Amino acid sequence: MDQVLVAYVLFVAVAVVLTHRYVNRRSIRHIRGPPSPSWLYGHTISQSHEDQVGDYDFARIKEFGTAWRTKGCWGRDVLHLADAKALQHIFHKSGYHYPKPVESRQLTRQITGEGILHAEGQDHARHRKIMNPAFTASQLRSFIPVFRRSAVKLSEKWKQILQSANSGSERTINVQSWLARTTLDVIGEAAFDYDCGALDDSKNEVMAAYHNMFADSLLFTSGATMLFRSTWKFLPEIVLRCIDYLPTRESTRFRRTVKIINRVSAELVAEKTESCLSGKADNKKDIMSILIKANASEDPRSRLNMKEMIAQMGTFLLAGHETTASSMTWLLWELSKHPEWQDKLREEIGCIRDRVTTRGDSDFSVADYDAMANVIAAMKESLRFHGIVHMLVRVAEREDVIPLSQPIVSTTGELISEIPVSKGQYINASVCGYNRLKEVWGDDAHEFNPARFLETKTGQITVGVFANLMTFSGGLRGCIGWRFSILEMQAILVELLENFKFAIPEDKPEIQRVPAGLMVPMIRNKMNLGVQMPLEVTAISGFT
Ligand code: HEM
Repeated sequence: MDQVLVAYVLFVAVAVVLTHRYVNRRSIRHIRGPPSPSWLYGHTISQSHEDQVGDYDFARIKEFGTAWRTKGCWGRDVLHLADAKALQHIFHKSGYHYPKPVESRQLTRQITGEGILHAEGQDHARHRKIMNPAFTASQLRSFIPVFRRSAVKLSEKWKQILQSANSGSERTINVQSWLARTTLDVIGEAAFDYDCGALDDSKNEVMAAYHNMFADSLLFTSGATMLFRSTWKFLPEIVLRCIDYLPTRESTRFRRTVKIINRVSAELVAEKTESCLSGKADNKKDIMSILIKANASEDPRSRLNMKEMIAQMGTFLLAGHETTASSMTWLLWELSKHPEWQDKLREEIGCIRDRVTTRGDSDFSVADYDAMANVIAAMKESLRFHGIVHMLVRVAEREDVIPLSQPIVSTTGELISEIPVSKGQYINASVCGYNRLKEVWGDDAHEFNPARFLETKTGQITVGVFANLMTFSGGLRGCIGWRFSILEMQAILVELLENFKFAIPEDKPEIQRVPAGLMVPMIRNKMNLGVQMPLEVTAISGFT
């Protein structure tokens, strides 16, 4: 297969080079960057095979400042930006003028269909308008019982496992896989009132379809695949659609997953549309029911069609479970390495629990969760430190000038505070780089220190939707589910810290931040085990 790909790639090479010259009319060659190891692949292979996600960006920021240049395939210049003002310009101030490039859109279409993640421009605005009512703060509050139910179920499952555990190694649990099952159950119930049965291990087909999907398909992309992808922008839509059927590793894995997800989603959309239109679902609060109602009240010309509705479901399942699970996994890892913070959080939760008991309630309210300042600070810090979407790729739709808040030195030694770009310029927004900028987060930006979020910060340039991080992106295309995710994490984390202590296992496995679409944890030299975060878990208050 690789030989066919390489032959194909060489065939279009001439076209690529000619177009490349045209595209790079406004050159960014005066921006400094590391020397390219290869004309054909540029830095693409070294970047996608990074040992620890983010290390390249951190080193380049140290050497070149918050904007630097690398090479893509065929000698194409790629502009990397971690600068606050530049990111604000691209994500907040430029409307739809920095769309996702064809390669990203093709991949999202293959994984989720033609839903909101794939849509661009006015089409995206149409999707977003219909989806917004499902993500208001009051709507999300109604999901708290859903979050709590799954959190308590997870807690019970772990207590059962720990009951018969006699040693530290028997108490070691791969928390990532359990959290992924928990968040899948949550999104199933919250998004479509559907029981994924993941925590009950009911061999549900949705769960099986998603299991390890990112690691199976997007881990360590090969050079041939990189070259192949770099040609997609020259292909007509009809040929792009044929790519979905190629027997490559990623296409095969995506097809298998999407086939199952689309079938389940289609059944659910049909069923819910029927009950919504007949008035049977008036009290239903799941995201899908709200979407169907919002869609029905739209002008028929701007409604989402059946295919788009189905794609939206796939999008929620994908964007809404492993993201939150991985983010929580990194947080539990940090709390295991920082027991003093873990104790502080547990103590705070205990105080609020007393308040809840005194007023005669059985469970926490949103106000209780929001009163847990240390818990929130630790969540923010972990989302800063371990942003699981570490890079966002965009392309300039027209000529533009990108401003910088921190001037950089050009190849000629000149200090520059803006970068002119031409139409077609590829841009890698460094989420991990911005999230660790000393100028924004302080001199200890490379350390895990939740205390930074207990102080009031002023004068920051607005960049992201939550805590001014880039983790959930920002602007028109910022994560629509960030509030959902934060509330869900609060509910699950509080339940877990009330019931368990977390520690690094005695054999101290070396955890790697691996690039597999999302930044996932794996054990060094044991990647065959898939995504792993083994932590020693001890039940606090005996077994029920
Ligand atoms: C910690 C958890 C999460 C993280 C870090 C995260 C991160 C992101 C990021 C970075 C984007 C922008 C992607 C891009 O522009 O290429 C995004 C978009 C999106 N996210 Fe999330 N997400 C999380 C949880 C969720 C949840 C729980 C949901 C749904 C319930 C969700 C639904 C979406 C959707 C639908 C979009 C597309 C928005 C648009 O294009 O307008 N996400 N997310």
